[in-house]
Amino acid sequence: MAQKETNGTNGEHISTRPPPTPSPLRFSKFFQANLRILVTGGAGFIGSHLVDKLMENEKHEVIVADNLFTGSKDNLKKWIGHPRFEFIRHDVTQPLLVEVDQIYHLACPASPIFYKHNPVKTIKTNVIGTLNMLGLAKRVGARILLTSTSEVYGDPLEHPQTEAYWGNVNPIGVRSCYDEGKRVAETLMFDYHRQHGIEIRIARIFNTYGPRMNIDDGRVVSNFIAQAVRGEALTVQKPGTQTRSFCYVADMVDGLIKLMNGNNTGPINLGNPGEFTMLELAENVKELINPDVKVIMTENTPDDPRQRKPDITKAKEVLGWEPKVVLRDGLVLMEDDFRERLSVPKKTAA
Ligand SMILES: NC(=O)c1ccc[n+]([C@@H]2O[C@H](COP(=O)([O-])OP(=O)(O)OC[C@H]3O[C@@H](n4cnc5c(N)ncnc54)[C@H](O)[C@@H]3O)[C@@H](O)[C@H]2O)c1
Ligand SMILES: O=c1ccn([C@@H]2O[C@H](COP(=O)(O)OP(=O)(O)O[C@H]3OC[C@@H](O)[C@H](O)[C@H]3O)[C@@H](O)[C@H]2O)c(=O)[nH]1
Repeated sequence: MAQKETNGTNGEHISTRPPPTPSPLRFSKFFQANLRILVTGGAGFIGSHLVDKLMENEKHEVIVADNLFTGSKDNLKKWIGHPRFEFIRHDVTQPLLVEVDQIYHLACPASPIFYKHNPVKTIKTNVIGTLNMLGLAKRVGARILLTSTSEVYGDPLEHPQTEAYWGNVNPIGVRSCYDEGKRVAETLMFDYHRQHGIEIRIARIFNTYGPRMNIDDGRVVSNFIAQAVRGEALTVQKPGTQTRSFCYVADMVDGLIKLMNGNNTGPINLGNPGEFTMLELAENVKELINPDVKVIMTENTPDDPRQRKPDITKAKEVLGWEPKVVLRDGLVLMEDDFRERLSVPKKTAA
């Protein structure tokens, strides 16, 4: 069947091409409905939840490639040794030869403290890593999904952000290795799509939180919850009026799978439009988890976006997706996980 494409509102291609023909080896070794799926960064926070969901389908085989920089095999422990699962310790800045039908390309440190730790490596991961995964997609005819970020909008001058907004990004700042890196990754995705007909999907993920985030991840939700559970002051970075919109990880994983299996290339915003200042977030955490802790103001870092909220009209229309978990419910789910890992049980009423 010939490829049929139309242009979307943001100049993106809406491809109705059928999935690529799997390798002939597939037919001889495995039953036909089997889909081999590669998840790069699958040992990380979102990646491991995605793996859990993909593994629920008994006809999927899942391969994780991860260099374990911010991820951990602990996140995948229930799958290690499973016949449909394989873990490869691999750095995506090096080529990878595997035979797969779909690639979820998540590999990249996501917390600012980690992506700023070795900025040259972060940009290599975004640029060379994405080139390598696109090369793989081209060789085997796989569909590839990139987890891009709301950070491509930089410190946005439009609010809320639609996919049509081109962003306000500092090209030489301390966050550029990540936000400009992801912008180049998106460019590479579209160039491979236009030049080589690769089937691409781009998700622009807004701040996502949930169980299994690293305790010392450095991102705001995990910091506040760890601080509240430990009985430490919640550190709000100045001015505290900056906003973010927080999406629960189970909602995010549903959105990513819908995007992968739908027929729109994206970019598509995936996030929860509920918008909170960091002071409001701290007050919610304090009230729900530990009313005895203080909230203190600390210094911020350069180029911190002042506001961020996704317009998810496109995700609703194109994917029939919208988040279900409200922040206060998600925070409680995350508290349980953090208490278990920090060995701090909930106080019971006397
Ligand atoms: N969580 C969010 O709020 C959020 C928001 C926007 C975009 N994203 C994107 O989603 C993806 C996953 O984010 P996360 O929150 O799960 O972060 P995470 O840090 O928990 O996971 C990233 C994973 O990638 C791995 N990795 C990093 N560099 C690698 C490399 N060179 N080769 C192989 N593996 C490598 C890490 O070890 C880790 O397992 C990232 O691409 C991130 O940019 C996340
Ligand atoms: O302890 C803290 C940590 C952070 N913050 C503030 O909380 C806000 C959010 O900071 P985070 O580090 O959680 O995340 P950011 O929104 O800056 O970046 C994130 O954006 C989307 C993804 O691509 C990445 O996961 C990450 O880069 C910032 O304004 C920051 O100044 C605090 O007030 N206190």
